[in-house]
Amino acid sequence: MNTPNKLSNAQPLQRIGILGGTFDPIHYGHILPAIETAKWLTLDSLHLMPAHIPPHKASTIASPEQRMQMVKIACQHHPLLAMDNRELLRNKPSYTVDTLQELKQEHKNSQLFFVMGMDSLLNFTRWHQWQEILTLCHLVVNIRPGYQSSQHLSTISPSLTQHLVESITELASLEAGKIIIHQQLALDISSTELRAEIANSSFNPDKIPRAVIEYIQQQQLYQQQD
Ligand SMILES: Nc1ncnc2c1ncn2[C@@H]1O[C@H](COP(=O)(O)OP(=O)(O)OP(=O)(O)O)[C@@H](O)[C@H]1O
Ligand SMILES: O=C(O)c1ccc[n+]([C@@H]2O[C@H](COP(=O)([O-])O)[C@@H](O)[C@H]2O)c1
Repeated sequence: MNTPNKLSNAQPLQRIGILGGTFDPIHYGHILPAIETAKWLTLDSLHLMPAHIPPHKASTIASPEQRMQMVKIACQHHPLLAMDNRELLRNKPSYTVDTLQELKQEHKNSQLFFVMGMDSLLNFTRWHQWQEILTLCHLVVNIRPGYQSSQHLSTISPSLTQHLVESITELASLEAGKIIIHQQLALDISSTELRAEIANSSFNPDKIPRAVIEYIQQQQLYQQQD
């Protein structure tokens, strides 16, 4: 396993964020915290990356193409966000370690920040080569309703707590290896709940960008319960 480099001040760094997800469908619980995170960390860009075959999910309702289109539409009016379809182009499970290695090859002089919700952090030590992931990027964890209490923080694996830092200045001098909790707006929105709400017509349109709703309607997605 590699050890993350200490950064020298002389290096002009590209600061790249990645928010991977199933995005079935994408919603404001992804988009608004992503924009806040990009601003907070002064990222140059934040890649929204639909997973082709999410490693820990059995299947998806929308196709990879439909999930990609929804992400593309959602990025349209946000200059910091960009749809990145590299995982969709790999016909195998979307292991984050492979993606980060590829990004590092492409952007040699970069600092990578993998963004996730607190629910993802709680499972992180089950991810493929999770220790290697921490040599490639910092993790930025957004709080989520139901996952923000100290009770949940205390369930984080002890092997992860040693990576936790409290302020972004502690990330600045290291290429990778730290985990920071981003205490920001916590939006109670999830794709699973949205699919159920669309299927039984109890859906609140404020939770998804209008253009994505139009795409869902046009494609007749999520008309039936999963
Ligand atoms: N409301 C939210 N606030 C903060 N992070 C979120 C929120 N919703 C999703 N995320 C994070 O975005 C990433 C991708 O999420 P995903 O596409 O699986 O959506 P989801 O809403 O969590 O779906 P599901 O309901 O199936 O769990 C994950 O790291 C997840 O933790
Ligand atoms: O690499 C892994 O083992 C791994 C395991 C679970 C999730 N991930 C990634 O985490 C992101 C969010 O996943 P999900 O299932 O919550 O949509 C997405 O980019 C997945 O590819 C990655």
